[in-house]
Amino acid sequence: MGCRVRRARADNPQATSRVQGGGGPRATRGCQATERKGERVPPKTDPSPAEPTGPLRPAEPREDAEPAASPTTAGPTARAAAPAARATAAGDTGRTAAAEGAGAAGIDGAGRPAGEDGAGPAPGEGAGPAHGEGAGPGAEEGAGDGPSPLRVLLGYVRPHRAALFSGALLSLVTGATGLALPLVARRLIDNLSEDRPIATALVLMSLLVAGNAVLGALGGYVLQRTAESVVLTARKSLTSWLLRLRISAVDGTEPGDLLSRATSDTTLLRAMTVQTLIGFGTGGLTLLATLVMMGFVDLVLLAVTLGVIGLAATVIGLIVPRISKASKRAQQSVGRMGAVLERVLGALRTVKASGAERREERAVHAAAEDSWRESVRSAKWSALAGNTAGLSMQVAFITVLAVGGARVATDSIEVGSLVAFLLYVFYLMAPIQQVVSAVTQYQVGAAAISRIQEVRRLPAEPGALDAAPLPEAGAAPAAVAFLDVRFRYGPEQPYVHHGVSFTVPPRGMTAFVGPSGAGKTTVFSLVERFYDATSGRVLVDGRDVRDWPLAELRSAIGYVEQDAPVLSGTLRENLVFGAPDTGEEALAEALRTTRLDGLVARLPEGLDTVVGHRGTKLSGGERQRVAIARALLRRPRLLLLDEATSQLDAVNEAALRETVAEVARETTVLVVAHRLSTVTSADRIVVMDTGRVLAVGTHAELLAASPLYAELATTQFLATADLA
Ligand SMILES: Nc1ncnc2c1ncn2[C@@H]1O[C@H](COP(=O)(O)OP(=O)(O)OP(=O)(O)O)[C@@H](O)[C@H]1O
Repeated sequence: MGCRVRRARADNPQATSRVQGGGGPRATRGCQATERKGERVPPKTDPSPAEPTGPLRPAEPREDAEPAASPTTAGPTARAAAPAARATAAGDTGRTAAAEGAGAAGIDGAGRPAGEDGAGPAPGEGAGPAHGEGAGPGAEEGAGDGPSPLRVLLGYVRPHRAALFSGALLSLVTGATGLALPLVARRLIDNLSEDRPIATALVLMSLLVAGNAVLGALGGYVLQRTAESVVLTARKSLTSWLLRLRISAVDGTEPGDLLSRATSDTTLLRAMTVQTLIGFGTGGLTLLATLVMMGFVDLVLLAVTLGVIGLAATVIGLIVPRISKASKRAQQSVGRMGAVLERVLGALRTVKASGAERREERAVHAAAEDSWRESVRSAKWSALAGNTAGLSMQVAFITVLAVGGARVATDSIEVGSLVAFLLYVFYLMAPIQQVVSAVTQYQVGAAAISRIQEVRRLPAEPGALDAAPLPEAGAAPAAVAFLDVRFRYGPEQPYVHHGVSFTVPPRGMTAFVGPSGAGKTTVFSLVERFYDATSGRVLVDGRDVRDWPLAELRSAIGYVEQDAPVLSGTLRENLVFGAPDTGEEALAEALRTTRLDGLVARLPEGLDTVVGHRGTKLSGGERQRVAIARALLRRPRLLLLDEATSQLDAVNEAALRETVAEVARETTVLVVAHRLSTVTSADRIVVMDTGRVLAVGTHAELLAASPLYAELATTQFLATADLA
């Protein structure tokens, strides 16, 4: 295939770096020579506002908390919490808080996850980021002062409040059955010492024990199920938001990091729901009820117990911030590890071809070791907090035994009362552990929520996710116009369009030519409204693209990107991706016109052949033809082809050129082209350079009127065409 000569320009560092090989695949693909042209006008750094990109902030922490209460003494809350905490401590260590970046919220001002069903942000619910045009400012506001993690959690919990309430109630009833047990035990002992029958007390005790077990198991199941539902709500809500993100927002993120937030971070909500919300509620209530019951038995012993608990609470209060700090660092390290891994796996061939495996391995291992170090530190403080609570109960038990023994000796209380009180001390262990666990787990969950919110603060596109119906067969072709469009990719970026203007009437083929970095692909991005023009207007059918319902605008367009991305899945899934209702006949026709029918016939599974991640099992040219067929199947009113045939051999390219020429008779076709053959047959050619339109005309007109076009035609295009 042909090699294009591309210019490196001193006035456009981005373009220069791309040409020199530092700027991505396009810069180097098929290119062997660069040409410096110093007289171009430097882009102005105009301070007018641009679309905010919602920068991500450093990754937030994760924390692991030990399961709190012993299953024998705890209610369903603690039992439900145990697996949740285990998941946190074990499985969740795999959460890749990839990139260190992040930044965003979600959840509306009241902490609601947008969309009651959790399936996504409901329009009008005001899910944090402003929609559409105003998404940027909305995203910037409150970037650091969104609703508290607790409010956000309550928002996710709201749709499941009935189930959660039932679980909590079961948990409380279980606790109550446990609390009644010492009283029955006291009666049993008293009856024994006074030679009264004990059968009733024994039956009652058995019923209480059995009831405790059954209700405990049921409550545990209900709570665990509810916690999973909370995770589901958060996941649906977050993934819906991810799919709505503006391209400009995604430009500034690490996909691996976003992935980890939607999977691992949301998982942490499970433990948070059970341990923090329910644990604190039921644990706190059970603790209070136990203390009240203890007060009924003996106030002096209660005072002794409270003294010991107060001491332990002070020590734990000093430990908790250390857990939080260590966990934050551990999470950041896991994030670094994820970022490096994603980089490696995303370009494994390049890593191998560059012999960089060892270097990358060292980077991944260093991050993993950092994470290990901090996790161990966090585990140390967590263990200390848990043990402090446990130790305090043992101290309380011994102290109560000593003080209580003395009181029995002085006939201040009965033996039965002492035994009952000691049983209460024993029962106190579970709620205290629950409360301690709730506090530590809150730190973990709060970090996860803050990472989820960071994503939800990124600007999203307006409207619903549903696609609009595709144009009917024979629908009128679209007209396109740019009116003095200025555009830059971000406030810190240089302008890439400096007042671009051109008009494309319905039907026919319009080719965009110009040196690398001239802004040709950007034209297509603005038509698709992946970005909004900073100033000026982009019109489709005479209507500003910002006034179009986005889904309707895009349904009118077929777009073949420069890289012709193919998604993992089967060939058929890829072909009908943009038009899922495509019939077999239309599919066969598209295969024929894009000359894919031969490939399908060769493949053992035909259209149902799996093409691999990013279509790695297809050749570059096959991928391009799949992308073209996919666009054609949408019956677009406007077809955008961005160097769509650059990887095709001469025979396929000629065939596709004929197909496109045929399509252009009924549809408006815009094509970014580098082959002279494509350009000469175009109805009009727009010559661009450094973000400006230099000339518009036919090949013959431009050869005479545009020095740049003449230069391109006699060097790059001719060279390309000759080689092709
Ligand atoms: N997402 C982005 N963020 C920031 N800058 C970008 C982004 N995409 C493109 N650019 C920059 O915008 C300028 C125009 O890019 P564009 O892709 O439109 O050029 P092009 O004319 O299509 O080039 P080529 O022929 O090499 O594909 C380039 O300098 C490029 O580096």
